[in-house]
Amino acid sequence: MPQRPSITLTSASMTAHEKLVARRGRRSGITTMIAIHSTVLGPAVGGCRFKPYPTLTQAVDDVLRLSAAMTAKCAVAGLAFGGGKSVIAPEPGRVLSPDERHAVLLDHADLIAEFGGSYRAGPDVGTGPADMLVLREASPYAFCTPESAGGTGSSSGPTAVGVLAALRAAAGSADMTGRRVVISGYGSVGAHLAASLRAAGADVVVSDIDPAKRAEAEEGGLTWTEPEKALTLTADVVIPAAVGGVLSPETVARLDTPLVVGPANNQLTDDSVADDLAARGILWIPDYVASAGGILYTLSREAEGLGHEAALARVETIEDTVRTVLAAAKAHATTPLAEAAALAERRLREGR
Ligand SMILES: NC(=O)c1ccc[n+]([C@@H]2O[C@H](COP(=O)([O-])OP(=O)(O)OC[C@H]3O[C@@H](n4cnc5c(N)ncnc54)[C@H](O)[C@@H]3O)[C@@H](O)[C@H]2O)c1
Repeated sequence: MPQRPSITLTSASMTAHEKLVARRGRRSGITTMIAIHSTVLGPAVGGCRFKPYPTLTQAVDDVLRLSAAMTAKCAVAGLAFGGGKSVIAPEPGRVLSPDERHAVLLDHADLIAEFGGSYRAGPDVGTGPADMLVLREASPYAFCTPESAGGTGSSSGPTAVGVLAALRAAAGSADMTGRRVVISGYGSVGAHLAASLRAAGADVVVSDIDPAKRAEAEEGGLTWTEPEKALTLTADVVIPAAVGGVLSPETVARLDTPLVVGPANNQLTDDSVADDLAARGILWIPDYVASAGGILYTLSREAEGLGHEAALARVETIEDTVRTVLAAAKAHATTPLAEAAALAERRLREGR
C-alpha cells in the first residue's frame, strides 16, 4: 500500500501543543496519530487509544484534549514527565483480523520510534498490556507490558487505589459504612472500586452499557442500575468510571449527590462546568488529580525503579494532593479545578 504523507503540526501552528503527527500506516492503511502537549517536565507519556471515530477531525480533537490532560496529570502528580497521547483510528464499522491489528500496532510503533523517546505510550481505551508488547517489537518506548514480560501490566488496580485516596480526602473520612456510592462504568477500574467500596461497607450501585456485566455485578452483591439513570440517583458519592464528557450543564443539573470523584478522563464537557458544579454545592475532584494512580504507579516502577510497595505508597499521596487542592480552593474561594490547574502551572513554570 502506498504510504500517505504524514501531517505534522508543530507549536508554530498550534497554540498550546508542541507537536501533532498523523499518518496512514504503511502496513494497515489505518490512520494513527500522536500528540505531544508538553515535554517541559520530561518525556511526554500517555495512553494509546484504539477506537473508531466518526471523523478524523474528532480523533484529532480527542488526541489533543487527552494529551493536554496528561500534562496536567503528570505535573500535579509530581512526575518528571510531560503530556502526550496517541490514537489509532480504524474506519467505523471495520472489523480487524488479529493480523490487521498486529499490523496497525506496528505502524503505530514506527511513529512512536520516530519521536526518539520524547513520547512513551501505555495502554488506554481499546489497548492493553499485550498490545504494548507488540509496540515494543518496533519501538522500546511502550510501558505497562505484561508482568510475564517484565512490565507492570494493567494499571487499573493502582488507578482505583488513587481514586479511593482522592475519595478519602474529599469525603473527609475513610469510613464508607452505609454510604451509597454509584459507579458509572463497570470496567476494570470500576470493578476494582466496586469491590473495595463494598468491602468497606458501602452500598454500591453500578451501571454499564454492557448488559452482560449485570450478572457478575449482582453476584458480587452490587446493585445494578441502567446507565442513563446512574448520574441521577440520590447518592453520597458518584464515580464516573466509563467515558469522558459526562458532566455537562444538563447532566450536572440532574445530579443528586454532594460529591463526584472518579477515574474517567476529561469528565467535563467544558471547564465552565466546574463552576456549575460549585454553584450547585457539589464537590468535584478534577479527574486528572483523582485518576493519576495508574501513571504514578507505572512510572515509579518502570522508569524510577521503585518496588511495588514504594510505588503504591506514592499513589496514596493523591490523598494529600487532594487535601492541598481543596484547602486552596477554600482559602481562595475558587474551585478545585482552578486550584489544580494553578498547581500544574506552577510545577510547569518551575520545571521550565
Ligand atoms: N485503567 C486505568 O489505569 C486508567 C487510568 C486513568 C484513567 N482511566 C480512565 O478511567 C475510565 C475507566 O477505565 P477502565 O480501564 O476501567 O476502562 P474499561 O474499558 O475497562 O471500562 C470502561 C467501562 O465503561 C463502560 N461504558 C462505556 N460507556 C458507558 C456509558 N456511557 N455508561 C456506562 N458505562 C459505559 C464500558 O462498557 C466498560 O465496561 C476510562 O475513562 C479511562 O480512560 C483509566
